[in-house]
Amino acid sequence: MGQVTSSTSSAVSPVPVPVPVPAPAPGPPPVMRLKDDAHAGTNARINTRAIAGRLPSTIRRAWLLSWRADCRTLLALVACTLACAVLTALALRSTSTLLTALLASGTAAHRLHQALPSLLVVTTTACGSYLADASARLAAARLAPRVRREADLAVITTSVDAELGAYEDAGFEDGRFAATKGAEKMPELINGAQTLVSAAAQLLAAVTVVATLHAALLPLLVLAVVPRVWGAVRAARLDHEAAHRSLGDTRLRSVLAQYTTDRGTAAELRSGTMGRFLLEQYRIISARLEAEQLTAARRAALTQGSGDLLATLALAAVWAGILYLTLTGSMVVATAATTVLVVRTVNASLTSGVRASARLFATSLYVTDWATFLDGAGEWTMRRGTTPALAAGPTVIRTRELAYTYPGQETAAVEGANLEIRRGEVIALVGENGSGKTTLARLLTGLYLPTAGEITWDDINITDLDPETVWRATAMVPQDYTRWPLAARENITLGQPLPDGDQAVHAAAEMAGADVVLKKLPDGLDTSLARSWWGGHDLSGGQWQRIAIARAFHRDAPVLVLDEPTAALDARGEHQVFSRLARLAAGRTTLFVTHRLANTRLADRILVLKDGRIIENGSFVELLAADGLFAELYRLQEGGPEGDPVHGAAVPASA
Ligand SMILES: Nc1ncnc2c1ncn2[C@@H]1O[C@H](COP(=O)(O)OP(=O)(O)OP(=O)(O)O)[C@@H](O)[C@H]1O
Repeated sequence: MGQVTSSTSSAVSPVPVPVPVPAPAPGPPPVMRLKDDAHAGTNARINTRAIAGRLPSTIRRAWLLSWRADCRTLLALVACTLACAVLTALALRSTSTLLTALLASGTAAHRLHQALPSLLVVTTTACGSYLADASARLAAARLAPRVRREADLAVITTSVDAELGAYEDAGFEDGRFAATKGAEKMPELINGAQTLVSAAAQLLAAVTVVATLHAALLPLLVLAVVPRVWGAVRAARLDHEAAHRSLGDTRLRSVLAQYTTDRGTAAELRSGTMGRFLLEQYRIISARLEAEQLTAARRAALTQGSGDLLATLALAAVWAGILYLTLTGSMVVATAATTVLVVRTVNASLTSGVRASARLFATSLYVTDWATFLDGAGEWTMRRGTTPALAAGPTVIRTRELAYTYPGQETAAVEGANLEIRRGEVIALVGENGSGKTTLARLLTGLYLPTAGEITWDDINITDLDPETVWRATAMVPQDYTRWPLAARENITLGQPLPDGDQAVHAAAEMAGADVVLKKLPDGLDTSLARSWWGGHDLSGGQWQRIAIARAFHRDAPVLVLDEPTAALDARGEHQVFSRLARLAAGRTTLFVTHRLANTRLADRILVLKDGRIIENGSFVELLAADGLFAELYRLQEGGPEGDPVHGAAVPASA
């Protein structure tokens, strides 16, 4: 508004009057929230029984993963854990014998003599169990990062193997985010499982000892376990549910933090004075997350507290039972002392076991997310044919009633496309923003699979072709090309050098007008273009685009797709690319998307899209003569009659 007022006043006075920038409107800032989080919704509704039902399969999966990661260490871990448990049980039993011998009647020397063998066993088994425990922990420490690596790789591989369309599905992205968190928790699963197995074995041993001392105490001990397990498991579930409910916000917050601090957004953030708005959003989302966490923590503490209280009451009943049995003469003092010791051991291993199982349960919930993603992503896994596409590229690409609707959308991005593109043809795709050009280009090269209709490459349905061979036959400059944090050479070869080596790289760079860019690099092709890292070198937008075009030219593929390849290039660069493209197109199938309609002169055919439909199809001359949308857009751009309100002849004199 300030600028408008300023320019109005400059029409009266040649000196522009500075106008103060208005302060932001008062009132609460708009609050960002994801419309729906399908992943959180479905998972948060899973109840304890369902999760418990899934637990064995999750554990089995983790076992298989560990086996794949390092089977020898896994076996060592299991052996050491079991050895530790058995040795502890032996130590406990010997302690019981030791105490009975010490508290028996007779002379001190006699009692000591009687206790000596047990003392030896207790010492040896205790030392052995410590040794086994240390070895088990060492094995777990060795195994955990390897399992994490395998779990991460499983998520990455599943993502890479998924259809590109999966990335347009919000559920897939949420699932992947949760799975990545699950993979992070894998080491905890290994450590938790080790602690649990060890505690469970110790518990079993102690319980067996109690049972031999006095069977009546056993049910009371079991009663002490149940509420504690219930409380811990329920608390873990409440915590996980809260984490799931907040999954959308957690993602939103991390994306926001990234956008607020990223180098790529830093300039716009400052010039657009967006910092305060984004920070405020960060605070609002954080407050929502913290409130959710606090509520969950309160509920979890209450549940766990109730469980612990009930467990303590049951334990008090055990002590009362021992007292009662001793006072009524049903238990001798020596046995009572041993029972006290064993019950304390039971309680200690119980506490550690319950804690471990609650942790394991909580971890397994996250690991379940990991497993759920791997299972669910299966529907997105590429299941295409194995017929190889011709290395020389298709002679003809045909489409029949081709349509594509993005996941979750109601209207099709491309609809009813019937086309025939022959090798050697140069096709220009034009149309207004959002008309479906990029989507069509991605469909024709098999990046997206049609949601209706079909595409054939030489009469073979594209879904029956081996996708790898289709993409090897395709060179593409996407609209949003990637600035790979690699050396200049790899940014052009994409890690796939040609037999000619650097000669081919320089030739492609020359064709794309990127040779001038390479000449300025301090270490030539070896220069790192990872600007955000030490020693990296950055390029301008147009220079990067030249590198991206050089990539496609270097690939030397029979199908060439350029999506707005010269949007960032200067006039000379643009002219250079299009004039060389004409030469390069011979014997290939070339598709290019452009908004600069003058460039379409070089195309054999121009396809004009509107709302996903091809509404015009013809040569430059034919489309101008047809006087349809193309002709209208062309005139607007070239400033011809009725096109240009500033210079156009068709603008009425009164305007
Ligand atoms: N990931 C997506 N999810 C949902 N809809 C999408 C997605 N990508 C594109 N669309 C929609 O599909 C339609 C076609 O998009 P497309 O990118 O193919 O258009 P375009 O002609 O290439 O546009 P532009 O000239 O702006 O690059 C648009 O309405 C767009 O909003």
